Amino acid sequence: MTSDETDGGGRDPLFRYDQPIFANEDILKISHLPGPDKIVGRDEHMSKVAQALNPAIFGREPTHLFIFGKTGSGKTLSARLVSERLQSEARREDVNVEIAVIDCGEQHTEASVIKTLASQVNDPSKSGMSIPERGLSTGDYYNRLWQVLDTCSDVTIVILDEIDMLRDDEVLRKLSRAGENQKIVDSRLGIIGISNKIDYPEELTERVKSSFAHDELVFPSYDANQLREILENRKDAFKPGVLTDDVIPLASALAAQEHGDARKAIDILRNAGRIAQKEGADTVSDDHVRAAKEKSEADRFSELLEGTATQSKAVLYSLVLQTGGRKTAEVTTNKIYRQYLTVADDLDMDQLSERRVQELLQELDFLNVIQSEVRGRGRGQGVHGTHRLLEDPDIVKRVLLRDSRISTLE
Ligand SMILES: Nc1ncnc2c1ncn2[C@@H]1O[C@H](COP(=O)(O)OP(=O)(O)OP(=O)(O)O)[C@@H](O)[C@H]1O
Repeated sequence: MTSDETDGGGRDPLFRYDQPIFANEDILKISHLPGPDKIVGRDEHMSKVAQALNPAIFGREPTHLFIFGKTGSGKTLSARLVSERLQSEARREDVNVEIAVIDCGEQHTEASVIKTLASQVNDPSKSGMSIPERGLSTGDYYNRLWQVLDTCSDVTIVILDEIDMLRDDEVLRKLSRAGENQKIVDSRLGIIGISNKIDYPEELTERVKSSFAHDELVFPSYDANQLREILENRKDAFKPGVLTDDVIPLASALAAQEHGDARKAIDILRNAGRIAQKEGADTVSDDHVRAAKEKSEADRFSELLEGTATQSKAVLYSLVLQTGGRKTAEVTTNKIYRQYLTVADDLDMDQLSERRVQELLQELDFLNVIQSEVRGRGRGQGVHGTHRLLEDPDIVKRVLLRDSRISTLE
């Protein structure tokens, strides 16, 4: 590098050192754990979680718990915070509480849940054991887990996030019965299952239903005022004076319009700051907030669609075309199928049968990309189904056009 390419302080001008917008952007990360005084509207719920976990302070088995509620209603946050507070209380009683957080969206098989749990709790200096990444049978992973639990903790709190994504609920039965079946003798286990699906317990197999005694807790969504307070509490992420007056009220109002999702509200605020920063602006304005809302919706939607096959995207594209730009429009399977035949033809793709298209629609419904209702003859009898988008058609279209093949339709 020549001296011309560096500024007076020897810094490379290719990079930016001034940060006019953010003071500490990490505060707006979803994984950031706010302090107990910055949690809004969850006192009652947190105290119910605490009640269930309370026996752990004395080394006894906690009550297992299911927490339900829509996305961004503070389920994971409350479960983690209460568990951490329990951990420090228990320490005063000389009881060692370990906490494991498992994302069942990623670890959805029995073996991967057990392996992840064992490695999160394991302290090789106490157990004298390692948990290998691969190579053991599920039974062997269980054996190591029981030893780890008995040697490394008095009580383990297992938080199973997105529990409805588990492929097999056998793991729930085995974990919840570990003490009773003498798999663990010196320690106890408490399970907190978290899900967006309130009817999840109905999906459990009969074996688990009858054996897994638990309490249930429902978290309501936030209203605009609560979202506003949640965002106000994270204002320190920005430099003083950077946020114009309308920014927080607008970001919270936009997030409240959907279903009061704190994750969305925080995302919008963070993206608004980033867009302002990219533009080289000194302040964040309501225009930045609106642009951020569109961006965060498109990002989230694109995540939902990640890994979806082009045929599914073609089916979804057909639904978008049939809505005529209206999010609330309900379209029959039959209309989607007729549109799909043209789309598949334009894309030079194989044309799937109507039955297969119906199955793809069901998958999209399962992924919460669309909402399907089957009238008359019951599920699987596609012709009577109607389907609608859960996201703005423009956004869905924009995300679909990111697929190189679908983009040829423009
Ligand atoms: N009451 C609250 N006060 C402050 N921040 C909150 C509150 N509730 C949620 N948040 C923040 O919103 C984000 C999403 O919350 P959390 O992950 O707990 O939601 P969730 O209900 O578990 O959602 P999901 O089902 O999508 O996992 C996190 O960054 C969290 O810190």
